[in-house]
Amino acid sequence: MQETKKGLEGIVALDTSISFIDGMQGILKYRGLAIEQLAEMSYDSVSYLLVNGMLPNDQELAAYSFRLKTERRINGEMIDIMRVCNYGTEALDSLRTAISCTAQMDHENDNNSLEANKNKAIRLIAKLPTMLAALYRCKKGETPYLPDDNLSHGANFLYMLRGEAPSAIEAEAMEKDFIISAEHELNPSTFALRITASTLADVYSAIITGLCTLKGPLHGGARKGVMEMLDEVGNPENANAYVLHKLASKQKIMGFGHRVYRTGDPRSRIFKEMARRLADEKGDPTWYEIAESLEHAMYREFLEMRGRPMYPNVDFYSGVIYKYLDIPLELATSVFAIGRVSGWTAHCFEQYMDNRVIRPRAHYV
Ligand SMILES: CC(=O)SCCNC(=O)CCNC(=O)[C@H](O)C(C)(C)COP(=O)(O)OP(=O)(O)OC[C@H]1O[C@@H](n2cnc3c(N)ncnc32)[C@H](O)[C@@H]1OP(=O)(O)O
Ligand SMILES: O=C([O-])CC(=O)C(=O)O
Repeated sequence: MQETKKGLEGIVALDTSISFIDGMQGILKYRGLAIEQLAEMSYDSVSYLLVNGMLPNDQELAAYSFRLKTERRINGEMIDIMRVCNYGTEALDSLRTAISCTAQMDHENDNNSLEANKNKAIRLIAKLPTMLAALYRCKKGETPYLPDDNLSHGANFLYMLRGEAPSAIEAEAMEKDFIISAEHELNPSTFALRITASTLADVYSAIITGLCTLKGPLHGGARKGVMEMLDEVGNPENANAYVLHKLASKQKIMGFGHRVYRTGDPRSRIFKEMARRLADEKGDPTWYEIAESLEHAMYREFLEMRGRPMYPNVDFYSGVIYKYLDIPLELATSVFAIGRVSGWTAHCFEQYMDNRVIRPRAHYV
């Protein structure tokens, strides 16, 4: 039998046309389009691209956005369920229950045709922000806000959390966050859900697999870890000591490192610029300055100790943006999922279209 590769490092498991990563040059493309270009589009366009394989023309985009807006609403039964969900420190624990309930209420749940599955993708993409905002409001004992059809995907989510429309720059930041978080090849959650899909389980089951895998602090949960770290560091002057202590005690620093990117994560560069603009606009440089000091300290100290630098990943400056957007800590991982759900559904469809059950071997010791 072949040699075991711990963590499946470097193993190529399947062919995909959904995204491309060059880890040496720091390149990421969704369906052939560079992440820098995608970041300037709307989330609706990018989600259409991921789910349908090509960018929409104006008419297709208008029809797709209209359907998403129509599907944003959740019914009273769902809200009753949400009132009893009562998550603790991680809203994702309730979000996965809400998705399970949506599946049971979906008359197409057991229909695995491409048409029915695309309908489910639209429902999931549209309803996830509403469900998360409603869970948050219910947890506080308050009535959920109805979605606002005049607002974009990102702006509407912030509106449903706060009850007031966000500023233009906040709406832009949320929209960019959803776009840049939408897809990343065979990351752990996507790989996990492709295994579920490969057994021909339904889309909702696959998405819940992905969601549960995203939760861990070494994957999507790192965003929440970054927000906690910013609070703990508290001041740019404390960044170096924080990094030195963590490295000396062999603890991971959240928001740094990546299995694939070796020279930096291109998404982090876009998020850093967005975080800087938010800091300027809000006249509050604190979170940005702490983050930049952590980035510099990590680069320097890791290089000194290990002979190679360490770069921030997608979660680092996204966590900074969440601080500026006042995203509650317990919602951070689920907000990541709102963006990622487009990529997840695209991977489900790709798996179903050319399926063979994913079943590797283990080396018995
Ligand atoms: C959306 C996302 O999933 S992006 C990733 C989000 N996760 C995080 O930010 C958590 C912190 N980072 C990590 O845990 C890792 O860098 C991962 C999980 C992202 C990648 O893991 P791997 O490819 O397995 O790298 P691995 O953990 O083997 O790292 C290699 C070495 O660098 C060290 N290292 C890697 N990341 C970090 C970090 N963030 N802080 C401190 N040391 C680190 C490891 O301890 C390891 O040291 P060792 O050789 O002494 O064991
Ligand atoms: O690709 C990975 O391993 C993790 C990641 O960056 C993501 O899921 O966006």
